[in-house]
Amino acid sequence: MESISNCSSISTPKFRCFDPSNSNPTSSNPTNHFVNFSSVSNSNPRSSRGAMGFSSKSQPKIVTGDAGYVLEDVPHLSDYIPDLPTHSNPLQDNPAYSVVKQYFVNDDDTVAQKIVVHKSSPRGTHFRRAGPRQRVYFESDEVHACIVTCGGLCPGLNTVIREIVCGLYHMYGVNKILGIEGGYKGFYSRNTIPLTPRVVNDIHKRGGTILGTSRGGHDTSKIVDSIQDRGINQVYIIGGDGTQKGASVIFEEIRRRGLKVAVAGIPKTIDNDIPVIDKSFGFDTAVEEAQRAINAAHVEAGSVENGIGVVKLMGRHSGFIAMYATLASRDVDCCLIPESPFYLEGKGGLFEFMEKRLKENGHMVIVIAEGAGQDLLSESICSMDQQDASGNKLLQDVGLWISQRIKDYFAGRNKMSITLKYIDPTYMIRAIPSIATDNVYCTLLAQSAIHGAMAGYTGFIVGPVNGRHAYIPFHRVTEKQNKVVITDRMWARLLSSTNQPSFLSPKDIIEDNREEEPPTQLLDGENCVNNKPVCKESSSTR
Ligand SMILES: Nc1ncnc2c1ncn2[C@@H]1O[C@H](COP(=O)(O)OP(=O)(O)O)[C@@H](O)[C@H]1O
Ligand SMILES: O=P(O)(O)OC[C@H]1O[C@](O)(COP(=O)(O)O)[C@@H](O)[C@@H]1O
Ligand SMILES: [Mg+2]
Repeated sequence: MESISNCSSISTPKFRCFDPSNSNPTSSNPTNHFVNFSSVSNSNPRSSRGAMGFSSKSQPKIVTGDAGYVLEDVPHLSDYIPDLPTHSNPLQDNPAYSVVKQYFVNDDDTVAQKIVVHKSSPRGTHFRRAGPRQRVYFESDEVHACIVTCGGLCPGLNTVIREIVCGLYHMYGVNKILGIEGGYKGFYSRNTIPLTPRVVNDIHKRGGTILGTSRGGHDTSKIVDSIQDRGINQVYIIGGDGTQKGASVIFEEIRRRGLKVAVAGIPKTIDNDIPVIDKSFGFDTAVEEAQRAINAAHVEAGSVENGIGVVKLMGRHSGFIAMYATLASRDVDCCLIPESPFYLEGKGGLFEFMEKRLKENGHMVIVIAEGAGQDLLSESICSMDQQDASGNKLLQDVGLWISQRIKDYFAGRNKMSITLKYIDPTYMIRAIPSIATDNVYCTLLAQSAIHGAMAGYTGFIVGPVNGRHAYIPFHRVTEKQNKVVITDRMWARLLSSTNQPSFLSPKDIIEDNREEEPPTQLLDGENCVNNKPVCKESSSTR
C-alpha cells in the first residue's frame, strides 16, 4: 500500500547532525543525537546521579541541512535507552486508518517555522512533523498513561483529556490511563482517577477540568518518584508556560534516571502567550465569549448620554484576547493592552481621545487587558509585590482603577456628565466549555501527543506551526513569551479599526532587534515571539 512506503521511524536521515558540544557536524540518525549515553541498569537511580541515564541536562538536538535548513528536534527514548524494541503500529490493522493514503508520517517530514521567504533567504528552523509513525516503541498492553492539568482554567481542557483517553483506547488499544487530581501536587498528595472512554464520554460539554488543577506544588523528585512507583510510562501534561517549565524538569529527571517514560506537553493558556505555536486552544472560545461582555457594555453605553462601557479581559502579559475581541466586535473605541504603554492626561492621551469620541458619538467602549497599565497603577496605588503559588505576579485591578480615574477626570475641571459601567467578565470567559472549532483543535492536539509518545518521542510539546502540527522541544516554548508586537501589522489593523491613538511618537519606537527567526502567527502575517520591548516606557503625563 502506498501509505506505508518509504516511511520508517528508523529511516536513514538526509540531514547533518550538529552536536553543540562538538563543532564537527557528522552524518547521523536524527533520533540519536545525544552523545555518551550510559547504559540502563536496574539499580535505583533516585538519588545516585548518573548511576543510569544521564547526569547532565540534555542538549538541544539540532540538525542542519542545505540552504540554511535547521531542524530543532525533540528528544527520543532511544537517545538514552539503547536497543529499545520497536513494534508495528496497531493503526496499520485498524480499518478506519489503514485505508487512509499516506496515513503514517514520513520520518523525514518537518514543519517550517518560516513560511514567508525570499529567493535567497535561509530555510530556517523546522520542527518534526507530528503524527503516527509506522513503528512504535510501546506495545498496547505495556502502556500505563497518566494525564494531569495544571495552572489556570481554559476552555477545552476536558476535551483534551477526553481525546487523550479515547485516542489511546481506540487507536492504540491502551486501557491503563490514570487521571492525576489537582495539578502537579496531585502526583504525591492526591487521589487518582482511572480514566476510560466511558468515564470521559461527555466531559467536553463541561467547562473546567474534571481532574482539577492547581498552582505551585511542583516537587520534581516527588513527582518522578510517583511516576516510577506507579509504573507510569506515558505522562501527558496539559498546562501553560509554567506547567511546561515543570514538564521540562520532569523530563530531565526521568532521563537522568534512565526511565522508559515519554513526557508529552499539551500547551494550554487562555492568554495565548505560548510562543512558536499558531495559537493556544480555548483562545477562540475566549474571544467569542468576550463578545457578549463587549455587547453588553456597548448597549449600556449607547443607552445613556455620554455613556462609557469599560470591559476588562484576561491577559496578564499578552493582550491577544483584548486585541482579537476588539477586532471582532467593531463596537470598541479603544483597546488597551500590556504591550502598548499608554498615558491618560495631556495631548495624545486617553482622556483627550475620550472627550473627542464622546462629543462625536455620545458614547464609547474601552476594552482593557488585565495586565495593561500596571506601571501607571503602581504609580498611584501603593502596592506590595505579591505572587501566586506558582510565582506569577498578582496584578492590581486595572479595570476598577481606570474606571475611577475616568470618573474623576470628567467630574473634575472637565465637568462633563458621564455614566460609566464597568464589566469584569474575566473568569466567565475561561470557565466555559470550548466552542466547536476549539473542540476540533483539542482533538488534534491530543491525538498528535499520543502518536508522538507511542513513537518514543519525549520532552516535547505539540502544537500547530503554520497550520501543521509539530513536536517542539520544551525550551523553545519556555524561554520566551508570545506577545502582541505593536510595530506589526495586526496592531496597526486594530488602530485603524478603532481609530484610537497609538500613544507613541516615532521617537518612542526603538529598534525591534527582531531575531532572525521569524515568528509564527495568529491568523496571518507576522506575530511575535520576541520578548524585547518594542517601545520606550511611557509616563502618565506628557
Ligand atoms: N519554573 C518552573 N519550574 C517547575 N515548575 C513550575 C515552574 N513554573 C511553574 N511551575 C509549576 O507549573 C504549574 C502551573 O504553573 P502556573 O504558572 O500556575 O500556570 P501555567 O502553567 O498555566 O502558566 C504549577 O504547579 C507550578 O508549580
Ligand atoms: O485567578 P487565577 O486562577 O490565578 O488566574 C488568573 C490568571 O490566569 C490567566 O487566565 C492565565 O494564566 P495561566 O494560563 O498562566 O494559568 C491570566 O490571564 C490571569 O491573570
Ligand atoms: Mg502562565
